[in-house]
Amino acid sequence: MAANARSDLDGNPIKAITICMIGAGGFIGSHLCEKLMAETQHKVLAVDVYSDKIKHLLEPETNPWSDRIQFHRINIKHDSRLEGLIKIADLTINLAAICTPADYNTRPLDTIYSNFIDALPVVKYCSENNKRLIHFSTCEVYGKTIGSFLPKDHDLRQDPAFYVLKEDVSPCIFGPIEKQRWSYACAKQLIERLVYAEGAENGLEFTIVRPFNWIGPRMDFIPGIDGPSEGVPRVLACFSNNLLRGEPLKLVDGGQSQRTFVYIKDAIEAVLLMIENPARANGHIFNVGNPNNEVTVKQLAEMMTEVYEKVSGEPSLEVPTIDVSSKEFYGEGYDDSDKRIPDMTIINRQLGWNPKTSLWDLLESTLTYQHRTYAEAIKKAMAKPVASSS
Ligand SMILES: NC(=O)c1ccc[n+]([C@@H]2O[C@H](COP(=O)([O-])OP(=O)(O)OC[C@H]3O[C@@H](n4cnc5c(N)ncnc54)[C@H](O)[C@@H]3O)[C@@H](O)[C@H]2O)c1
Ligand SMILES: O=c1ccn([C@@H]2O[C@H](COP(=O)(O)OP(=O)(O)O[C@H]3OC[C@](O)(CO)[C@H]3O)[C@@H](O)[C@H]2O)c(=O)[nH]1
Repeated sequence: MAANARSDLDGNPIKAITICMIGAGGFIGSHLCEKLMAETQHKVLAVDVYSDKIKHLLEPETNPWSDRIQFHRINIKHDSRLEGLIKIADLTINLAAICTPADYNTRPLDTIYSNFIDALPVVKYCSENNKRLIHFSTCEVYGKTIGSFLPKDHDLRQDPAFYVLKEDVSPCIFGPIEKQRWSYACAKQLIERLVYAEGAENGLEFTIVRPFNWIGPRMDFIPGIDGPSEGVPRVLACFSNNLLRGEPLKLVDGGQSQRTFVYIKDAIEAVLLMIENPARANGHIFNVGNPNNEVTVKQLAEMMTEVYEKVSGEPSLEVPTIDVSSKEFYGEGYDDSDKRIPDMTIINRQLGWNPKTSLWDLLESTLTYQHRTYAEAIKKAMAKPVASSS
């Protein structure tokens, strides 16, 4: 395929650019790098402290794109090479962050530094050097819904105005300071405001992305296999880990919170549209999610159990879930978003993007990957005798 003959949404030919991607070695970064290498002619300067999730893209012998991707092992907290990379790129995409909820209340300082302080130089270098920035924020900036403050049986709870989250209308409702869960959302909100202000006062060309629970292969880690045994990843990896080990899935506070999940491959299509249509994406904040894939966390656990039984051929447990309190699971200071449905008007109008994959289908392909990647390693780890203390 002549990749350089591709056109943007207005029919103009797309020129190949150089992208400085910070956090390229993470879950979203790895999928975005894959897409850019396989389907475009753009170059990527991939910045991260880890490269495991993109090592398959960095092997020069096997990949036709080896001259289009370079890995830079850089911690953006303290590395003077960052400004140089931003200067030689046309566009910077900042994905770097601590973004696992188990850290927000237990490591609030690291969380605030990572999501606000460490992002400051990136915004500054882009603004000073007139470089375009796509900054990754989060759906968590909305916090809780207005409806969550109404009595449980109140009619207005059914009114979308009380729960659908709109970029240019909805307020950001966080819990009290002692609920340190909100340290992440608050840091993300402040960096959004800073990026927006750089746009308003200094003409920074920016796009802000608010992902709504993107999930798929390579998300986070499986504790004790490719991450710390005591680590707590996001829900997809927590439940995958439970299924792989044949243990019940833990429902925090009964699993009553609601989420909408979008397949990573659908969401990456939206990011590519932003990259290649700057005139339509600049100055905008975009919700990127799938409003049709809403479930409670309990329903997610039930669906994952059913899908895993199908893809692994292993029967599910008689009691597949157990309830745990949030204090026991996450510790003091945890709190939760009750419900997250993205309004899609702006992304639809600007980029014509719509998610395609149903929750069942995305879980089927993701759990097939989890089983193929981890089942053997888990079996070996579980067969090892536990070291005795005597
Ligand atoms: N996955 C989602 O559904 C989701 C939802 C909301 C927001 N986001 C946002 O999207 C972004 C990417 O999320 P993800 O799911 O890919 O997370 P991830 O943890 O897989 O990726 C983040 C990457 O940033 C790197 N990083 C962190 N600090 C760094 C530093 N100081 N220097 C260099 N690299 C550093 C990490 O090593 C990691 O590879 C984050 O900003 C996150 O807040 C993601
Ligand atoms: O074993 C588990 C793990 C989690 N839960 C509950 O599931 C809900 C979702 O949890 P999770 O995916 O870990 O995270 P959140 O959706 O709360 O937050 C993320 O949203 C976007 C992002 O910004 C980045 O990904 C991040 O902050 C939640 O209710 C947990 O309590 C469970 O029951 N059992």
